[in-house]
Amino acid sequence: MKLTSLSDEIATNEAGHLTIGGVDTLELVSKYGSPLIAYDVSKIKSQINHFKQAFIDADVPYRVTYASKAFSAVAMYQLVAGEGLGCDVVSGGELVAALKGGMPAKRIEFHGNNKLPVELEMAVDAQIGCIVVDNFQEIAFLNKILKEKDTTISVVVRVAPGIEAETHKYISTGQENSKFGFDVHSGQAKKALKELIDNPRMNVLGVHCHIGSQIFAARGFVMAVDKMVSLLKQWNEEFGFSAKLLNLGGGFGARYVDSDQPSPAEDFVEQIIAEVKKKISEANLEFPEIWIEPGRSLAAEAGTTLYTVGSRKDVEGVCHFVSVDGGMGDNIRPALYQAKYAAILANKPHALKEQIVTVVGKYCESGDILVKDALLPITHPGDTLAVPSTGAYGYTMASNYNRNPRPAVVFCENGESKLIIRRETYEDLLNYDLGL
Ligand SMILES: Cc1ncc(COP(=O)(O)O)c(C=O)c1O
Ligand SMILES: N[C@@H](CCCC[NH3+])C(=O)O
Repeated sequence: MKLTSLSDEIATNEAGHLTIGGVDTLELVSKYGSPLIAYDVSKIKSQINHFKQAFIDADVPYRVTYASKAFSAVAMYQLVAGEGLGCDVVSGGELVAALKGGMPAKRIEFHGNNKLPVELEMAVDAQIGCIVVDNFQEIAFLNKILKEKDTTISVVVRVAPGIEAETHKYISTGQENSKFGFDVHSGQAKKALKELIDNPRMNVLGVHCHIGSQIFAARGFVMAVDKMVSLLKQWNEEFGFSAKLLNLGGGFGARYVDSDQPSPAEDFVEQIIAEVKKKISEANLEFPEIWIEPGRSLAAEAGTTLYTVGSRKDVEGVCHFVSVDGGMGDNIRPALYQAKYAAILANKPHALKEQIVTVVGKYCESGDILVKDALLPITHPGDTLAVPSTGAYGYTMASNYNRNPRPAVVFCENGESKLIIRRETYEDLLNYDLGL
């Protein structure tokens, strides 16, 4: 089934303005300033429910863990914790934010290929749900910390299953030459498992893999299930190891432009469950809890960045540049991954679209392009330009390049808006700069 066009799905009000969560986007900009990242909270909740419901319908044990690198904000942790999800963190900073957002420590898992000793210590002190162990150095660091503190922790073994996800090479992580996880083929993963199960301070809950990000079809996950279950079978035969959980990571795709056609959340989950059921029963293993870690698929489509149009440059017969007051500092994805976005003129979304323009930011880089071929009505300075689907890996990858402050972020729902991250000020930017 082909998804409808994004521009057919936009919501507008009586004034003919684009709305987000029932709030007029022009009012948002006038109240909170520009650029502004506005989330439609109902979209986040609806995606969460689609993932959860598919597990509930299949009546299998599961956990949905939000990959918080997609959008790490105290309010977001509060929201997902309230919806019953866990979260994964990849740094001390994300851990602190998750705890501040009231995420129960036992629902937190810690990922990363180079967890610092101080971060491992924070995780142990908080007694989080599990540490997803990535390499031998980490096992050594963790062992030392556990000994010093005379305590224990639950762990999960991250393996690189040797699967190349069909996505951009920078966001593909399951292949053998990935920097993440223990390689299966060379026997590293088996050696790691042995070390962990022999360590009385580490309680091995199961295995984890993550094949990549922005994946549209379940095929790669089904292949990952096959590899992981065959690994579990070997480990069961060799070590009597029985996994309590099988974590298949995140990577479920989101829609940025019309040509993106990701499978719906429930399709991914249904196909994963069917394959786990089949393979686990063939291998005659105990049925594990199935964990998934969606990040982008929960946050991306819920977020829209609102910019104000400034200058323009027309090179007749070549191109038309429309500049906005943000750019690669709030959305690095086009420059980093050639990611594609759409643009909507929020003050008159239904006006005749008569020009193809290049929407560029205000940063001193020629690559600071937000939308390459945006079909828009004629724009004027002061117009509000909306770039949809910026809710994942936008704010979290933002920078202060050119000493531009990072934007504010609001949550919108049922016609109400709430500021959840305030705009940085020039004073904020000078906070750490001590001078001579
Ligand atoms: C281990 C792990 N889990 C989950 C995710 C979330 O991925 P996505 O945002 O594509 O769902 C990532 C990021 O790619 C990851 O590295
Ligand atoms: N930051 C990436 C995804 C990385 C996923 C994390 N392993 C993106 O914007 O698409």
